[in-house]
Amino acid sequence: MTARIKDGNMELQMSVDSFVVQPDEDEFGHNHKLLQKLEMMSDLPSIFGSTVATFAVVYSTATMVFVYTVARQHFPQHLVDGVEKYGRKLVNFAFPYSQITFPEFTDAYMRRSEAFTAIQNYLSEKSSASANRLKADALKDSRSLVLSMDYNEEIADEFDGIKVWWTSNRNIPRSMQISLYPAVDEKYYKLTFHNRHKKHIIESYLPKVMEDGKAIGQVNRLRKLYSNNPSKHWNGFNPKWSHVAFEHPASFDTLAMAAKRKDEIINDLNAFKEGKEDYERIGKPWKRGYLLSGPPGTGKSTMIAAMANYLQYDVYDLELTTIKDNTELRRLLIDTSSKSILVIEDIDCSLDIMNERESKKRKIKEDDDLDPISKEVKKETEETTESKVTLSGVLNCIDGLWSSCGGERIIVFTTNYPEKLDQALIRRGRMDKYIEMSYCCFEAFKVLAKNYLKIDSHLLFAEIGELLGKTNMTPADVAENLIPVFRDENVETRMNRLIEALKAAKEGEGEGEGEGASRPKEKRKRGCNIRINKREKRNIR
Ligand SMILES: Nc1ncnc2c1ncn2[C@@H]1O[C@H](COP(=O)(O)OP(=O)(O)OP(=O)(O)O)[C@@H](O)[C@H]1O
Ligand SMILES: [Mg+2]
Repeated sequence: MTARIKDGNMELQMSVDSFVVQPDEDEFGHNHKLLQKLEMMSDLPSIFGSTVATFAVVYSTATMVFVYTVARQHFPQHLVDGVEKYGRKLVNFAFPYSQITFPEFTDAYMRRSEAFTAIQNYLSEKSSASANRLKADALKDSRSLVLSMDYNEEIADEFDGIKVWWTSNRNIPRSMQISLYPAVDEKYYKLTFHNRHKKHIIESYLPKVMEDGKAIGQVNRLRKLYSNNPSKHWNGFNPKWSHVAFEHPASFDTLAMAAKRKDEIINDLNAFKEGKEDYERIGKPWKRGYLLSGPPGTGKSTMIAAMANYLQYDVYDLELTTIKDNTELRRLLIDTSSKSILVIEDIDCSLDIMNERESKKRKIKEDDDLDPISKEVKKETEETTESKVTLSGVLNCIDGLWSSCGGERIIVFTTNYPEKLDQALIRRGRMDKYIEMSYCCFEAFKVLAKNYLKIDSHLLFAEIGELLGKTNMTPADVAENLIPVFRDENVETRMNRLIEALKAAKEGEGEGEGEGASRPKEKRKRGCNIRINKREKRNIR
């Protein structure tokens, strides 16, 4: 049998290599090694190019075909059928094993079989323990190695008390062919098991191998950070998205935030990741929307990276300003894969979609004040320079097409000005969770102290805690003060630098009540003290 994945399901096809043979010793007292020896013999022509072996195989096959054809012509049909039936029974009795082959490529275009990759991942964990000869491949950062079984190696596996055997082998191209694609060895895996367990192996064991293999692949794969290319460059060679390896080191352990809030977000992500059945049952697309708000430097982008690392998802960073219209937006979103986070940073600045209704009203009023010629010139300029992606376009895409093309997707909007966002964007069901990133509190500082100073407590902590309670400093600013100015700068010096900075910020904030304070002015400009009002919060949660 040959296996391939079709529409996400495994499809088994009977082919010439389907046979039932006598493998060596197992729970039935058979010796499945014999099977491999037979296989090795059938591989002899490819391995040694032996004409004798080739001739023997061709001759015996031709003889059998000839005898069978003659018999069919000269003997009554029921007799031939009977002989065939009992012949098969005899073979089954003597060789009660089945095999399934999983070739590396699915078709002539050399597309790699999903089943093959999943099995490779599944076996990679088992090979290192049980196979004697292993192959090593570099993974991700080239520092870690993935081990897999070498050709003609065998691994035994057990499932619900049933023993199965996996072997790895390859077909060496036998003839010179003129092809666009270079001739390569086709690797394959072969699974051998007793006929008695065929149903259980096909219905339970193989789906489990696929699932486990895919999960291992998901963890091992090199994750990607995608960014959208300007549409004028899209063609067969330049895709809509270009990508680099996503190697952001952020994690929830290093994210400076109160532990309770962090746990709440982690639990939310867990519920989403494991909620496939729930979403299906409810009939809701398997996606979740997060709105991250907070002043610059409070860790919104860091949070997204931590989420992606936690879930092992790819990240699509969507730059709305380079998209011409809603059609382009739709094409871009359709081209994203599942198990991904779609990020639209600074949604308030990306487009004039903050409050579409408000801006429409404002625009009409502005246009009314213009004379007809200026109105026409303004319209033309807007048409040629402005992106025509609209809030409704974004919302339609999120709710419609994008939701229906594959599940396990997260969308994250970030903003410094949550109160300016259109209600349609933050309504319940669209943005499922609102996360407000705030200034550095003492608990968040302790995480930063652990990250940067490698300490859990210190005499100076009390003073820092007190100052943090009285002033607004972002985690980015706190971190900046904790970074050593020169190699091996001691911990006290760095903490004292932070204390000075906090005192200066506090004084600055005090003066900010009056005229001439630089920091509060800057903060106002950058959107500090923004708090989403209670009604909006209720809408989002
Ligand atoms: N909560 C945090 N935990 C850990 N590090 C943080 C946190 N907030 C900020 N930082 C540090 O400050 C830097 C800037 O933070 P980040 O880019 O995540 O802020 P932001 O909220 O996305 O800012 P902006 O609104 O300007 O995009 C990060 O590289 C990180 O080192
Ligand atoms: Mg950011």
